[in-house]
Amino acid sequence: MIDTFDVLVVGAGPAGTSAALTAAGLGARVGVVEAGRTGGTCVNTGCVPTRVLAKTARLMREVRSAQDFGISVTGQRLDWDAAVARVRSTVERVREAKGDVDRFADAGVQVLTGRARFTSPHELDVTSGDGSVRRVRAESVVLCVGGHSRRLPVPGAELATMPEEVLDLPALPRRVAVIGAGNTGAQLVTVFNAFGSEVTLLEVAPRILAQTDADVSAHVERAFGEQGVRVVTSVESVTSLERTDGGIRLSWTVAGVNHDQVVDAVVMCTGWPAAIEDLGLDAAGVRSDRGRVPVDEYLASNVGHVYVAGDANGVAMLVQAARAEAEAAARNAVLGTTVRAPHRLLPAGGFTDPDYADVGLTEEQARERDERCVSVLVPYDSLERPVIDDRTRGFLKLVADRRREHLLGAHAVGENAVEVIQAVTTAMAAGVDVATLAKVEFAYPTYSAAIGAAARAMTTRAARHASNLNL
Ligand SMILES: Cc1cc2nc3c(=O)[nH]c(=O)nc-3n(C[C@H](O)[C@H](O)[C@H](O)COP(=O)(O)OP(=O)(O)OC[C@H]3O[C@@H](n4cnc5c(N)ncnc54)[C@H](O)[C@@H]3O)c2cc1C
Ligand SMILES: NC(=O)c1ccc[n+]([C@@H]2O[C@H](COP(=O)([O-])OP(=O)(O)OC[C@H]3O[C@@H](n4cnc5c(N)ncnc54)[C@H](O)[C@@H]3O)[C@@H](O)[C@H]2O)c1
Repeated sequence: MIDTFDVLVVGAGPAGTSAALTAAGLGARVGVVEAGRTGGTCVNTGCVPTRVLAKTARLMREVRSAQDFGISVTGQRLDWDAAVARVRSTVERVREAKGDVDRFADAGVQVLTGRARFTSPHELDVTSGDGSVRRVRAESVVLCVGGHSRRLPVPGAELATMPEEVLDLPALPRRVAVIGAGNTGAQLVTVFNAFGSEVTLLEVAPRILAQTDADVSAHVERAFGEQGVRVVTSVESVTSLERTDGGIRLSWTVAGVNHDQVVDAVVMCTGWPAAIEDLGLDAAGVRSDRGRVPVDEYLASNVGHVYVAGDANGVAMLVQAARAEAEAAARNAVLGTTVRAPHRLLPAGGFTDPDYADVGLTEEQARERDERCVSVLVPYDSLERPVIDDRTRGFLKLVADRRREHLLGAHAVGENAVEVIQAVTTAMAAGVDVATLAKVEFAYPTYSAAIGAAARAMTTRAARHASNLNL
């Protein structure tokens, strides 16, 4: 017998959970298929574990600087096994707090455990761990299958540790190379650096965090250098990994010159293609392109009743985006295709040392649209709170239109950068203009005071091009 659903959601990460609960809330008969654990990459192997590691790294740094505040601390040492155990137990606590399985049950969503694969446009086989296969049929399908890390196709790549496997390292590597300076790589650099590893970072792009505003990227890169991280950008290619007596020899080229270094672990953070290899997309006629399933403005694939939300469509690849897209896709699947993909403003950030975050246009993007747009940058060392906390590294940069009325983007580096940017995002979402923002009272002494200072500087025409400032 074939189980039949109005909406079948494939994947129960942030996107799948939102899609399934939204569709069920609209009265649809909903099934959700999950091959692994509910919560997806985010809870089990991505954001949550990385955030716990970032917290551990922060504690290491805090303890190191405690002396400056008159607290004597002796014998600081990271216990890798205890740190890993803490990460794993936190993942379980987060899973418990979220209670996804209960939420599905309460909403009447049927959970099917196994791996889904299309056999035709409306039918999928769900293969469970014991090999048993169950066929399901659905009017609409919402693909929320997320992605996975990408192993570079180079000799010896099997020696690398992928980001999802970092916790499986038997011990803290004394020397570690991180390949790829996107959000994942940058955060792992900070974690290993704080833990005391010798870290080398390799990146093909001319700068780290290449998607962020250039000032943000330069600031974090400089901080990494000062913390003893060897940062190598404009890498032409990573050529091989080879087991040696002393560890793993990692080889790469820059400007035609060969380089190598022996390390204890190589972590490959070199991209995040959609998990679509075994999904049988051909059987449904769904097209994929360069490791993702392209969607239209309504989150539909080229096959009208198959929607794609979250990392799998390659649009934004963030939890908040996945949830918002999934809600829209589920509404379209149940009520007919009427809701456009959201993402007018998408704040995001990373928990490195220093933290970084952004929302809206980078200054480069804004200047491409209008060379006369205005930017103002408030360095953290000009504000009381960062001085009080001895966290003066960083800045907030606001970018506005040439009339200094509307905010186009905001970029921050430093303590609480993500929260500061979230506050700016709220103002932008509410349509608050620069003049109004300049009049807002900010509690004293706070990091978000940087927002008021930047807005006031903008209204007093003190705005300068950020590149004129010595960051
Ligand atoms: C190390 C790391 C740190 C991150 N930190 C952050 C952060 O701080 N903030 C942030 O916003 N984002 C972060 N991200 C990104 C975030 O994890 C993703 O954007 C988010 O998880 C995407 O949600 P999703 O539901 O699309 O996919 P996923 O969370 O990947 O969920 C997909 C689910 O689908 C299941 N699945 C796949 N194929 C099938 C199939 N054929 N059948 C059945 N089930 C299937 C998988 O088992 C998985 O559970 C991080 C990512 C990584 C790797
Ligand atoms: N805090 C967060 O919000 C957070 C944290 C982690 C990941 N994420 C999201 O998850 C997704 C995956 O992130 P990611 O960092 O794993 O991947 P990514 O694709 O964002 O970054 C991969 C990096 O590897 C580099 N690279 C690729 N091939 C290389 C090579 N051969 N040698 C050296 N460098 C190479 C790329 O230039 C790029 O900078 C992203 O969309 C990201 O935004 C978000």
